[in-house]
Amino acid sequence: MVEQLDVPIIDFSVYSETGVVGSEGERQLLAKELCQALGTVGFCYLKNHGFSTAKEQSFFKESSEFFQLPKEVKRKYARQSTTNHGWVHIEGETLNPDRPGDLKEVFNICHHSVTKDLPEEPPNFKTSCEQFFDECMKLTGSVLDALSIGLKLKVKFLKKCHSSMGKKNSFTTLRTLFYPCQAPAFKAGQICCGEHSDYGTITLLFQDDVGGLQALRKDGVYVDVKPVPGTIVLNIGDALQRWSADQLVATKHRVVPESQIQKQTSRQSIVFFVHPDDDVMMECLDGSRKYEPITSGEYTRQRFNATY
Ligand SMILES: O=C(O)CCC(=O)C(=O)O
Ligand SMILES: [Fe+2]
Repeated sequence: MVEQLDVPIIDFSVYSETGVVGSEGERQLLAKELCQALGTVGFCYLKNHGFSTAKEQSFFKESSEFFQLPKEVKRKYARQSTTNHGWVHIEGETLNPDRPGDLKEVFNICHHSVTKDLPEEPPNFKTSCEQFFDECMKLTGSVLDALSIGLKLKVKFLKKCHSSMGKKNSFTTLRTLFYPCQAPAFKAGQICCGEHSDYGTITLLFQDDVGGLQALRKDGVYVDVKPVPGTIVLNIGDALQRWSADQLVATKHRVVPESQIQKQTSRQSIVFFVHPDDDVMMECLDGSRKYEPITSGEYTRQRFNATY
């Protein structure tokens, strides 16, 4: 029988903003459910995640205003290849090298402690960005705790390996994306975001109500990961697939334009790519030697060098 990609919705209310609210039994159950989803589909939706709606709305709005600025202004904040931080113009990134450049515009925020590199315009972009980053770190901490339980590690093991999120020695990156409303002039084979899997451990993905995100099902068919109001999409990256010795899977995904074309509108999404601290040695968590140990920093550098 063909395995269907049915992206499960997981109730995350066991973890609250102030810490753990659920009982030990409830945490175990959630951890199991999470690892079951992320070990098969590789994607799930989180509901009752405690993420601030106000901060989410604010960052979507500020991002939209930033992307509307003239190119000459945005160019001042262009991506620096040494850090990955900054603005990337349309077709500036090609996630699937077999296709033309992606029809998207991006702003990467690599370590928000370096606030001098954040745009001064629009006026509230910087603050909104920092607050959103902090909110993402909080939720990430809870997700990592739940995954530690599910993978039968010490409860704080994964969180400790990510203690430098938001600082210089971590590749963890917040990215805001804008997919302009496309004229019919797509190049042959061109899409909004080419097929790829993420590089890090986990990814949090916030999308507006337009749609276009698709994930690869086991039978080779790309299926929609539709916007579900009030939820955040969570998926696994290559580093955690390798580190978990394939217990969790990094599913390929992409963004296609059909929904945007039909609705004649642009699309926005925000992604938080989580990476362990650079010096963390990723030895297979199940004690096997399925993959050679490698530091997170070295692994990520290799992946970036292959992309750019
Ligand atoms: O915009 C989206 O929904 C997905 C973007 C994405 O997969 C990425 O930037 O890695
Ligand atoms: Fe992605």
